Order: sequence, then C-alpha cells, then structure tokens
Amino acid sequence: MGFIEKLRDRWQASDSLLCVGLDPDPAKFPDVFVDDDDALFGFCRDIVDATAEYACAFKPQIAYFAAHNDGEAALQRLIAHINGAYPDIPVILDAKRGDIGNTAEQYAVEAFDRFGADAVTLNPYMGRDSAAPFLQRNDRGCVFLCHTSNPGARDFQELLVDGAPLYQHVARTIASEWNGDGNCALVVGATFPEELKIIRGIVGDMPLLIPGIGAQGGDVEATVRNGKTANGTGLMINSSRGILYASGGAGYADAAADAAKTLRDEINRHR
Ligand SMILES: O=c1ccn([C@@H]2O[C@H](COP(=O)(O)O)[C@@H](O)[C@H]2O)c(=O)[nH]1
Repeated sequence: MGFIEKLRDRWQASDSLLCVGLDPDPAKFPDVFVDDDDALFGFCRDIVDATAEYACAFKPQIAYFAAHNDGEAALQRLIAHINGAYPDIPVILDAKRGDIGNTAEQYAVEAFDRFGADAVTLNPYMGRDSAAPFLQRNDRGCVFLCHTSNPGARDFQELLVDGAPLYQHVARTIASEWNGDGNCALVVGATFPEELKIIRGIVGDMPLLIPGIGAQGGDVEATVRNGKTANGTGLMINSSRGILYASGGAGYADAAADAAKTLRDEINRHR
C-alpha cells in the first residue's frame, strides 16, 4: 500500500487530522531521563505510545536525532517501533532533502530503506531531477516545501515570477507535472492561512502537511477552514513542542496524550 492510500485509510480509521511531531530536545526532557543513555529513544517511544490513538501520522525531524552521537540509531529504532506497533500510522521523515540526482538517490535510500519512513519532506528548489529518485519510489510519499511557516518564507517564496508568487508555481508544477504517480504532498505553514486557501485551490485533493500550529502561533480554525478538502480531510496538521512538552514532569506521557486529544478534537470541531 502506498503512502497516500495509507494516509487516507488512517484519516478515516482514526477520525484525526493530527500529525504528532517528534522533535526530541534533551534539555526539555523530564528528570526521569537524566543520565539515561537511551533518552532520545525512550522519550519518543513513550510519546508515540501515549498519542498513537489520536494521530493520523508521526513526523520525526531528523536534526533532533542527527545532532547527537547515536541519535540516528535511535531514530532508526523509533521508526521501527512505530512500524511494528502501529503499522497503520504513516511516518513522515522531516529531512527537507534536495540535491543533484546521484546524491538524491542516496538520500532516498536513507529515508525509505535505512529509516523505513513512508514519506520524506523535500526541498524542490533544485528542480525535477533532484526529486526524481524520490518520485520513482511510488509506494512512498514526497512532501515538498511549498509555503513554509517561518517569517522568512516571504523572502523567496512570495517573489513574483511571471506575475504569480513563486510558491504558486511550485504548487502548480508539482500538482500537474511531478505527481504522475500520485505520491506527492505539500508543506504549507498554518501561519499563512490565506496562502493555504490559494494552494488548496491549485492542488485539488493533494494532501497538505501543515506545521505552525501551537508554538508558532497558527490558528486551528483558519487552517481547517482554508485547507480541508470537500470530504473534510486532506490535512496533516502538525504539532511538535505543544505535545512533546505539555508537561515537563513525571506525567509527561499523560500530558502529551491529553494535548494530542485536545488538539485532535479542536481540529475536528472545524471540519
Ligand atoms: O515550514 C515548516 C516546515 C517544517 N517545520 C517543522 O515542523 C515542526 C514544527 O514544530 P512546532 O514545535 O510544532 O512548532 C518542526 O519539526 C519544524 O522543523 C516547520 O515548523 N515549518
């Protein structure tokens, strides 16, 4: 089963558009992990187990693992844990890859074969040949940056090209030319709800990964209103810090579950 099909099934089965972001920062871990050599894995496993029932997807961000010795091994084990314990929940590796073709081939092997992710985030800036090694893996998902959530998204992504902002060209080209195998999705920040509405109008039912809720200030109602498809799905609305660090104390897993359920329910109220 391909990524998009798995995601559609999970939207229905879980009645959730919530993507739980896994950005483990040891400086924010509860005291129970002090002096724990396996803290990255242990903390994330506990969060995954506590939030799985509320999640349509998990999104580990590779930098939070690669920054540490043995961190990539922890990421590999974490994704293996998700794939084993929750095989119906897609894993999106947030790595924002993009390079010349032969290097991109190695990044595709890294994301899909080494780490076992269902999908990976990609930077489309280097063009079609840099995306080809990922697009060819048509059972896996390619989640391209379109309009990101950070303030600097305006620097390049909104520059006018032939009368239209660059991000609109990205959306249109990926939807009409790169999505031949139906395995593409886009990243659109919740902090830009008007642009989200325009992008939804360009790409039809293509899934959108939406970071920027919670810590970055994005609005849930505007995100759902402007981003949902006709059947009330189409979105993977990510929250990382808002769930991971809902409590810094011993009850961190229960607090994460509560935060995930609360956000899942808030999203559903606006579908
Ligand atoms: O435009 C983008 C693309 C990716 N991200 C990533 O999403 C999460 C957001 O974390 P929060 O704690 O919920 O703010 C993080 O992994 C980013 O690297 C993004 O924020 N914006």
